[in-house]
Parts: sequence; C-alpha cells; structure tokens
Amino acid sequence: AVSEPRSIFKRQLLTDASELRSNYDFVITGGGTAGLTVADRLTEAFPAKNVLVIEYGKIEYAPGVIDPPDLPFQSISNPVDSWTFFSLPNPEMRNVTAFVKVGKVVGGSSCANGQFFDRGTRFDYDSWAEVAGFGQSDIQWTWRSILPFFKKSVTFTKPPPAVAKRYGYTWDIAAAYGGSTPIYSSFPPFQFGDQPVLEHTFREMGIPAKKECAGGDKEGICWIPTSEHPITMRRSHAELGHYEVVSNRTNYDLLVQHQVVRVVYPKKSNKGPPLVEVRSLPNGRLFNVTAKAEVIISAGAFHTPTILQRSGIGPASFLRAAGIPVVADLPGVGANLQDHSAPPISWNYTKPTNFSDMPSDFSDPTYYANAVAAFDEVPAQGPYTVAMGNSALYLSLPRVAPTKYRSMVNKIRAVANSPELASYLPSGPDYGSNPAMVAGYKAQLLALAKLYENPDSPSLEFPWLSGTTIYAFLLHPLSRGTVRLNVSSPLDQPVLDYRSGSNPIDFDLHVAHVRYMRQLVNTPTQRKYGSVELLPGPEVQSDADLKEFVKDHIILSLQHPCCTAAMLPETKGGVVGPDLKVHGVDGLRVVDMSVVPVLPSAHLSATAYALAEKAADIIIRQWPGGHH
Ligand SMILES: Cc1cc2nc3c(=O)[nH]c(=O)nc-3n(C[C@H](O)[C@H](O)[C@H](O)COP(=O)(O)OP(=O)(O)OC[C@H]3O[C@@H](n4cnc5c(N)ncnc54)[C@H](O)[C@@H]3O)c2cc1C
Repeated sequence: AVSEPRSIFKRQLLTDASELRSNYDFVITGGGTAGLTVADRLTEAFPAKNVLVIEYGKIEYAPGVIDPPDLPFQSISNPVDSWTFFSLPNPEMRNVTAFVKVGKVVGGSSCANGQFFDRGTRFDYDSWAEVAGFGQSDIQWTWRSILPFFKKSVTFTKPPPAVAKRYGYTWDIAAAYGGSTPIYSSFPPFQFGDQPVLEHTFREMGIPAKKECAGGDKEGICWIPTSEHPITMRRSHAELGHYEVVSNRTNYDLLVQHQVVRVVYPKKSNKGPPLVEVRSLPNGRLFNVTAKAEVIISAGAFHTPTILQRSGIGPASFLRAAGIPVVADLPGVGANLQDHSAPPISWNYTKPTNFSDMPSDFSDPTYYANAVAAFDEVPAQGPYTVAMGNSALYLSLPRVAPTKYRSMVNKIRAVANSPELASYLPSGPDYGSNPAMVAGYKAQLLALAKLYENPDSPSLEFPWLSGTTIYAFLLHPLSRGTVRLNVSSPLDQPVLDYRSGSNPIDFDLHVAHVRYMRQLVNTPTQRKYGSVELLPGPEVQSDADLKEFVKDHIILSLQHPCCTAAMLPETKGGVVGPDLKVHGVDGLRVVDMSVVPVLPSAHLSATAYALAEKAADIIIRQWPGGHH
C-alpha cells in the first residue's frame, strides 16, 4: 500500500551532522526525482559502499493534484513541500514575471507536480545527441539508448477492462513499458463528463488518435497515464518508490533539512572528489562531508546552478564580479534556461449541455460526500482519482500551419546561420560574446528547425481535463534564459531571467498554435453545443493582434524548467559530458533536469526518472564491483 511514511523504515533518516558516518563513497546533493533514483540504484548495486543523500526538505505526505477536501481547480498550495518565487520581469511580455514552484521535500518535484506522466518523442531524445555531437563516445543519449531506462523506470498497470472500455483508454505495453520499479503509471477509474467532447472535436478536426504515446511517437490525440498507485490512486513519487521501500538498506543514508552550500576542492587542483559544504537548517551550523568516490549534484534545474556557482564553477566574469574565486569557467552553468509557456484558448457553450459528473457537481453535498467515500474504497473510485487529466493533443507544425511552417523553419535556420545570432542571447563575455555559447545555441536552433519541419514531431501540446479554457503549450521554445546566484543573498532563491520572447520566432509559433486551435469551435460537436469563442475573441484576427493577445494572456512557466547545466561539449557551452561528469573538475557529476540540452515535448518527471536510471547505469559501470 502507498500511504504515509512508515516509521520502521526510517532507520537511515538522519537529521543532524552528529549522526553521519565519517565518510561516504557517494554523496548526492538533493533528494528529489533524479537524486533518489540514483541513490536507490547505487545502494542496490554497491552493498559495500555507503551513499548519503542530502536534502533541503523533510519527508512530508504528498497529496495528489486533487485529494479530499480540495475541489477540482481549487489551487492547492502546500507551502511545506514547495518553494514558490518569481522571475525577473520579461520585457517582451509586458514585463510579466514567471511564477515558479519547485518541490522542497524528500522526493522533490515528483511530490508537488501535476502527476501527468508523459514522455517526449524519439525525435526529442535524438535531438540531444544531435546538438551535443559527442561523436564516437561509447555513451549515447538517443531515443534508442534511453528507451530501456524509460521502460525500467516505471510500473505500468492496465486499467480494469470495464474502465478501459468506459473511457476508451488505449496503451501498448510492448512499445513503452515492462518495468517493475515501484514508480507507478496508471489510468484513473474516472473522467469528467465533458472529457469526450474535446476528443470528438479533435477527431472532427482530422487529428488521429494514437494507441500509445509513450513509445516514441505521439503526434495526435493521446491518453496519458497519471503517476499514481493503481489501487489507492494516491500520488506515486520518488520518496515512496526510491527511498521508502528500500530505506532498510544499511548503506543508504538520507540527511534531511540540510542545504548543500557548495563543493570545495581543498587542494586547489580541481582533483576530486570535492568536499561537500553543508548548512544545517535547524541550527545554521556549517560542516563538510567527504565522498570517497564522487559527488552527484541533483538539486534540480534552478538549484543545481546555484550550488555550482557558489562553488566557483560557472560563468567566470559573473563569478569574479560576485567575488567568488573561479574554479572552472563554465559559462553554461545557469545558461540555456528553457520552460514551456502557453497562451489560453477559451470558449463558451450557449446551448444546453447536460454533462454529468462535472467539477461543478462537487457543490452538491451528496455528490461531494460520495466522492470522498469512493476515494477511500479499495481500489479507489470516483472523481478524486483523477489528477490533472489524462488527455492531450500533440501536434506538429506542418499540421498546425501547413502553408506557413516552411517559412518559419527557414527563418529559424536563417537566424541560426546569421551573424546576428549572438544578439538573441544575453550580452556579455559569459554568453552573447562567448563563441562556445553561441555555437551551442546555433546547434540547438538547427536541431529545433529539424523538429519543427518533421510532421511526426509535435510543436504544440494541448492538455485537457474538463472545462472550456485550455492552454496551448509551446513545446520547443527558441528563447533562452538564465539562472544566476542572488549575489547579495547567495543562499536564497536564484535570480531567474526567463527572457521569454527574446527570440521573436517564439511569437510566430504561438500565433500559429492559437490560429489552429481556435478552429475547434467550428466542428459539428462544438456547434451542437453552440460554442462561441471567448479568447482570443472574434475581433482578434491579424498576426499582429494575435501576438498582442499572446503577450496579454500567456503563462510563462508551466513548471518545466530545464537545461541549465547542459550535456554538451565545452566548445558548445556545455557543463557536463555524456557521462554527466562536470567539465574541468574531478569527481563531480550532475544528474537532474539541468543536464538536458533542449526541452523535450513532454512534462518532465518521466524523463527525469529515465535520465536518472541511465545515469545510475553509467555510474555503476564506471566503478568496480557494481552489479545490476
Ligand atoms: C508544480 C509543478 C507541476 C509539475 N507538473 C508536472 C506534471 O504534471 N508532469 C510531469 O511529468 N512533470 C511535472 N513537473 C515537472 C517535474 O516534476 C520536474 O521537472 C522533475 O520532477 C524534476 O526532477 P529533478 O530531479 O530535476 O528535480 P527535483 O525533483 O525538483 O529535485 C531537486 C531536489 O533538490 C533539493 N534541493 C535543491 N537545492 C538544494 C540544496 N542546496 N541542498 C539540498 N537539497 C536541495 C530540492 O529540495 C529537491 O528535493 C511539475 C513540476 C512542478 C514544480
């Protein structure tokens, strides 16, 4: 059963420096989605080596997206398990700031996310290899080489036949699954009454339904599983699946409520592994932890760059200006920030609909009481089993803009090859005037142009649960932002500069997406319900007006930050190599969503688990005595 943490398994849970061993083989900084996956695999493979995970947060119960007593679409804010903060204003977006949320708990963002459990396409992961161009390296990051780790990373459970029939759920285990790791991928026994309305609408727009969307191909209408336990329908997350169930291993220590400040190379030689400097949150005390084998940074796309920058590993001129001695000049640390953003499309039904089982039904006390009771059944039933929904469209640019996509792709290539390319990046020696950073950006744009002209590679995602407002995700943004230490308060949240819209082609893509999606009101299904467009609104027709609409209404972060310590050669502004070791220093790797070079066409948790599984495999092969 999946429930509150069980105390008998908390033997290795440490809360104070005095409880630590004198040294460890592996030290993992950040006990989140990727960090705990690696810790699980290393403690399994090396019974005689000790592993320490240092985590800022504690073990907390991680509720689902909607659990009783919350109501659907009520924004649940669980301040204990998350940090929330804002980016700098975005000048191209009416100076709006991006609101970001990050899991701050054992299990990291897997405990706080929307539980939407999708994967990118084969083209996304192949593009990582293409951008990096690691050539003859015996470690490759391609779809073929990652797929076995996607399969290993989760347990997919078929829904009961009656449930599958009721909603029309489809899947293909051979193409996508087969693993038995206790991170669960399941379909809930409930959908809101209007779920099929959009599915019918999209079929009428000529969009094909895919049988399985986690097997590398997902251009079309997809059923996406939820990361929840198939019986209890409670959230499945990294703390339960990669710590709780194996925390009786005597070589697995987890230190909670401690902040990793930085890593330190004491001999000034960059020979490692480095010491890890840690700050106790309860008493503020600073101390060092020693790793005999290596240190693995897994603090997530916003906080991994802060640990590296505090360590003097990062953009040299920024570090010097901040008074931090430079250990390794890696301008890619905190560069290349990418996230999904989305403008809305909304409409109104002017004719009677009479859908049953709708979010509004929760206002009926009997419906609500039944929903709460059904959630406690075994297996759980009813509306509380649904998280943020299981439906999404993923559409390519050739489908969305058949007459215009070619010119947009040409424009991306022209920018990539133009002398003005650097002007799309932040100015200065750490970025726009740095030839390696510009070369890396060029490689990314050329790979993205290939994705955008591919009729099987989605450019747009449109997920839905219930209701008449839906967001059109731009899956492969061209603008690049930064994550920099807050110099006046370096242990606090970093300064995020999203720079959304700084590459103006992102607006062309958003406008094409909105133009396509607004056509949904013209389908027979929508006409039956008297559908009337509200946003962008009938008066907003020209490209220029649609661009202004995007600026007025866009959500700048869908909470999918990545790419801030990218797996690229140093000649392309990279931070880690294909083995995820940090360039120019010893005994230090990064394993989390920072190492991704370009954002995949997916929400990120499934990719974080698979990436960490592959990283663990790489680490295990590189140390003697490891067995799988
Ligand atoms: C609100 C929200 C909704 C999301 N929705 C979805 C979704 O529906 N589907 C999906 O697939 N993905 C979703 N994501 C994204 C996905 O969950 C994350 O991309 C993924 O979990 C990131 O994994 P990670 O290992 O890189 O980082 P995390 O899981 O965030 O782990 C980083 C860990 O490091 C710790 N840490 C940070 N700094 C320090 C430090 N200095 N010292 C010690 N510890 C530190 C943090 O506390 C955290 O536990 C969402 C994310 C959020 C925040």
